[in-house]
Amino acid sequence: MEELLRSIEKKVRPLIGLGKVADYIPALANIDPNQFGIAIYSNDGKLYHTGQAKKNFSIQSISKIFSLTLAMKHYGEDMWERVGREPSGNPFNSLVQLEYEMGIPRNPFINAGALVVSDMNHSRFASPHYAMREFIRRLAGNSKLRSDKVVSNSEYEFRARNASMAYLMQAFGNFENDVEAVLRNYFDNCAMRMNCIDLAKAFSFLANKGYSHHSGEQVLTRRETTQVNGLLATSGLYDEAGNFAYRVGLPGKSGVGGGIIAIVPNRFSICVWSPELNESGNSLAGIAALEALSESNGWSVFG
Ligand SMILES: NC(=O)CC[C@H](N)C(=O)O
Repeated sequence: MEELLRSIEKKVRPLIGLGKVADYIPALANIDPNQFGIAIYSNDGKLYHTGQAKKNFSIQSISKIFSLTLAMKHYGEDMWERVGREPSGNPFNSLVQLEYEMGIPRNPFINAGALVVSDMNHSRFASPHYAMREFIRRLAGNSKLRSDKVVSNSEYEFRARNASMAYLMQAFGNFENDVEAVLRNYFDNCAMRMNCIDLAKAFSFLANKGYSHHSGEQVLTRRETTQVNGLLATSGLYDEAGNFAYRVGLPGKSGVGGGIIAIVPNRFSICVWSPELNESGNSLAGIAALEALSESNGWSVFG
């Protein structure tokens, strides 16, 4: 497997230079684009990795899966009254549907949806970011994980678009807590720094019927796990979810830090990272690596 990973790294590294690192905040714009790492964690605890799999990066929207998981554990089916389960076909930070759909975001992975989910967690936990951080540390089996304050403060400074969504949802009665406080927690979660190995381990429960073996925890039920994977497959890559299904064929979730996680149900959890993004805000070399990996192993869930 590691030989395959090395050959995939060699194949996709030349793509670096064709994309663009996230530049909406200075703290992310300064990253060295010439980086690539990948890690695969099997359900029987084997770890395979290559490249810069041990280098920490900003997990950004990958954090939305942790938030959704926590909210599902606490709210169950009730949460779907406040957020939908349909792909949006729009960029992750789009506002257009939100007004004519009465403040109900299309799904939990676009920013508006993740903000509603963060609002739910805010109502449940006294210190929502710390609850999240502890949850992530447990799932990754790494007690040192933390959020990057420079990144989250910078996100807060440039929050106009995310703040607009949250206030619009508040105007529709779909927001319970102080918008500014929820934004702070949302940005702290997005600014968590993790590496490919941490993330592959943290999401192993999604490949393993909801059970995380290294933390010894049934994180979600088997049914909830299939539901999260279904949502990842349909909305995890925003307006590129169809292309990702076509090219890779796995439930996945990207972040503007250049990370993408993907799940081979009942077998493996994967994380790939390379900071340059395509027009939809997804890692360019990352998608190419996952495509090659899925194709070589016949891992597409579509047969
Ligand atoms: N797609 C992403 O990773 C976006 C996350 C980013 N923190 C934002 O809210 O804009």
